[in-house]
Amino acid sequence: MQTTQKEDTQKESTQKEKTKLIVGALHALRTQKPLVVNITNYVVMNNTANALLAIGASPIMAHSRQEMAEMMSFSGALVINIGTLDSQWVPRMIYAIEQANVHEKVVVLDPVGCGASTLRTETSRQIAALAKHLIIRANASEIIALAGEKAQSKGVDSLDSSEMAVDAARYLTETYHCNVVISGEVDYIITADSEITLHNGHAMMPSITGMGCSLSALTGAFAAIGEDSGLAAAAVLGVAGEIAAEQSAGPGSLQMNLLDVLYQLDATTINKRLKITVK
Ligand SMILES: Nc1ncnc2c1ncn2[C@@H]1O[C@H](COP(=O)(O)OP(=O)(O)OP(=O)(O)O)[C@@H](O)[C@H]1O
Ligand SMILES: Cc1ncsc1CCO
Ligand SMILES: [Mg+2]
Repeated sequence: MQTTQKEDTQKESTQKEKTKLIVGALHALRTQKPLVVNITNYVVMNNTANALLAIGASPIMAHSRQEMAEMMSFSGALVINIGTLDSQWVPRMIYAIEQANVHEKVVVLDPVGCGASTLRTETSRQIAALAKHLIIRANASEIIALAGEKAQSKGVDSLDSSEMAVDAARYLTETYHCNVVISGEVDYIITADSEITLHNGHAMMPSITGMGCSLSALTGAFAAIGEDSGLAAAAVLGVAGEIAAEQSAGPGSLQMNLLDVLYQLDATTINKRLKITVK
């Protein structure tokens, strides 16, 4: 589709505005150090907590129903990751979301492995329907499966490109009145009235388990300070991930370097590296 010069100028100025918003959100996050409550999977609890700490947020992994009402009264956001769900976890997740709703807190849903089993798909839909202020962050195959289409996945890994999930993500924004982040080689941030793509990141990133889970947790941290589109988290992790990967011989050092880069990330680096396109 051809665009006019006026439209191009408009897009460029929106891109600059969005970049400013991301830099401002990172500053606000580090100043406010929001508490992010995570009900997440056994695989990634440690790297998720470390990613939140490295960016400047305050993580707590909590699973007990008995403390969830209290937690939601003072937490900044709730991250629900269904990665290792079972029949005992699901009612606790549901209760936590009900409490998040009572306190008007944002819920980030990471529907890990949605489409791989009926339990995962149905639980993801139940959670999405329940959360009042919702952001869905998932890979393309999970987004496609959540929307009810046939996805190609291998367990928790996507075999679809993020572009293939854009229509499904649009459907999800309408159905669940939420914002959606599709992660992958290109990240898409889709809201009711906007579509943004980020071309950062590195092909080594999916070689570490839980990179997407960290993205969902960071999405919760930014939502806690009011940036609830998922854009700032995807931008920060994309830029940090590519810098860390450039310094790493493989996934082992990437995991370690990522925490250092997240910790050191500054406005100048974001301004220099960010590859953002507003549709
Ligand atoms: N091929 C790639 N090139 C560049 N960046 C990538 C690539 N694949 C993933 N990423 C980045 O890695 C991060 C995690 O996205 P990914 O889609 O791999 O999550 P995921 O499949 O949910 O991962 P997991 O379930 O293991 O946590 C995002 O920041 C994304 O931009
Ligand atoms: C590998 C794996 N299995 C369940 S959760 C998880 C972490 C990545 O999502
Ligand atoms: Mg995932």
